[in-house]
Amino acid sequence: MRGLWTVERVRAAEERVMARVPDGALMRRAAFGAARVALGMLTGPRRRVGLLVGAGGNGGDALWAGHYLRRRGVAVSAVLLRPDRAHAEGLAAFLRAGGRVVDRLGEVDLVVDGIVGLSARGPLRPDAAEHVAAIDAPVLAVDLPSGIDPDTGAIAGPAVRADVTVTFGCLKPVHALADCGRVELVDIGLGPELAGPDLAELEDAEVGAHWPVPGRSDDKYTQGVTGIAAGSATYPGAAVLATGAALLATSGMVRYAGAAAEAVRASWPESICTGSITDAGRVQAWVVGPGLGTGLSAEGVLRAVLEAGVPVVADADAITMLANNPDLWDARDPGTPLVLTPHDREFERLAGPVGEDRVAAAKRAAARFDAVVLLKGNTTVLAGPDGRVLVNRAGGGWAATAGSGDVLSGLVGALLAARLDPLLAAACAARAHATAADLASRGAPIPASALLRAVPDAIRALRSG
Ligand SMILES: NC(=O)C1=CN([C@@H]2O[C@H](COP(=O)(O)OP(=O)(O)OC[C@H]3O[C@@H](n4cnc5c(N)ncnc54)[C@H](O)[C@@H]3O)[C@@H](O)[C@H]2O)[C@@H](O)CC1
Ligand SMILES: Nc1ncnc2c1ncn2[C@@H]1O[C@H](COP(=O)(O)OP(=O)(O)O)[C@@H](O)[C@H]1O
Ligand SMILES: [K+]
Repeated sequence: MRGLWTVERVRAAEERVMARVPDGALMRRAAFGAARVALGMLTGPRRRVGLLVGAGGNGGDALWAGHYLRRRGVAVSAVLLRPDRAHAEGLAAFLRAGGRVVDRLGEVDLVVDGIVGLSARGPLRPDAAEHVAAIDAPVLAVDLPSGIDPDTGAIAGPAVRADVTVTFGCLKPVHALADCGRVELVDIGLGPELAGPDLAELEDAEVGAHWPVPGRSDDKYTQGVTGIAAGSATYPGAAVLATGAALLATSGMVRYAGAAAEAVRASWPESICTGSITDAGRVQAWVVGPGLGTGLSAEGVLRAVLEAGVPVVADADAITMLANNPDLWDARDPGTPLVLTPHDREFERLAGPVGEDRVAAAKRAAARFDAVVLLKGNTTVLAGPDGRVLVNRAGGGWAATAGSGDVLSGLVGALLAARLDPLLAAACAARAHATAADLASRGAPIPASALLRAVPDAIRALRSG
């Protein structure tokens, strides 16, 4: 797992390290690492670097990095956004090494963004935004791209667009929640001072290791049977996609119950299809909601699933029904895991606007509903009712296509039926989904059915990762 720590936690760890190292040592280590990353980005024949330097430690890092770059023969100029408040030692070292202070960036081969770091509040101020708008070179952001909130990844106005971000000590939430380009981590000795992270990302290999595969002694029942209560006469496709995803995610068996039985049977002859949930037989987890509708009979299905005493993934129309008719919560068997998989609009119906702090929103809803909340997006946020938070970053935006959520719900359901911890099940499913989207796309738009077909390749890639 790759941990991410909030600003408050980073500051506390930094303070403890600073108390036992010489003044400025931490910053010089950070800046030395930043200079090394900058050198790696200067691949052409010309080596001119421009620094954008703000008022605090972030600008100090940039100036010290400028100092080290000068020592390697790089031409470095700096725009001081607050000349009166520029980091004094950093500026002295920069000037000593032959760095130049200029009014504008001019023609450079690399820009180092040292405008603002962990103290960032809100978008770039207008003067900084003006210099950033004029950038015409690759950008290395120091700690984080200026203008993005370090803890929430929110971008409320002008912000730096970084090709590479070099950060220090540990990753911060912004590095998973916003686009920071490639992220390079420089060790400044915070490790021993950092307890458990605030958020985490699973590594591919961990997802692969958790993925349930049949053992020699398994049969079709021992691996967990997934039930799909989705689709309708109007939306049979949702049932076909969710059932297919469950079939491809794990071995064993998938039961489909609902009005799209004929379409599901035609696409997936191996599924056990019935027209009604009452005839479905036993399952170890239910997926409910995609394409189901929100009428009275759909409510009856949702009630039956919630009462069944097995883990449930509630998606799409199931979320809308729970939002519109809170009495439905009473049907829920307390103590059985529930995974809610809203996109932003569904989240809003259920728990109010997501707002800028997606992690806080997901955590709040997870606690309120005693459920795992999987909040969809390019970065998917997953919060458990116990306060754990995982994030999953998708590579591209290829999964932003109608029906891809139906695939995701089938994947989560299959992993729940295989008895994975619910938060882990949701996170592994999100990773396989995003991986399948990238594999299927290879640079071209894809429909959800192509994403679905790439699920086995995604699982193979994760299991060999
Ligand atoms: N404390 C240390 O010893 C270390 C600090 N480090 C660096 O220091 C940074 C933190 O430094 P500081 O806490 O001094 O503060 P920053 O450098 O993050 O911010 C400086 C000032 O920028 C201004 N500012 C805030 N939001 C802004 C916005 N949206 N647009 C423009 N200006 C804005 C504020 O006046 C703020 O005080 C870290 O991000 C890291 O780069 C690293 O060198 C590691 C060691
Ligand atoms: N910009 C994006 N980048 C990557 N993944 C995305 C993006 N937008 C949506 N997704 C993913 O695609 C899926 C879409 O689900 P959803 O909105 O429910 O679609 P539908 O209801 O049409 O099936 C989710 O898994 C979500 O995380
Ligand atoms: K920065």
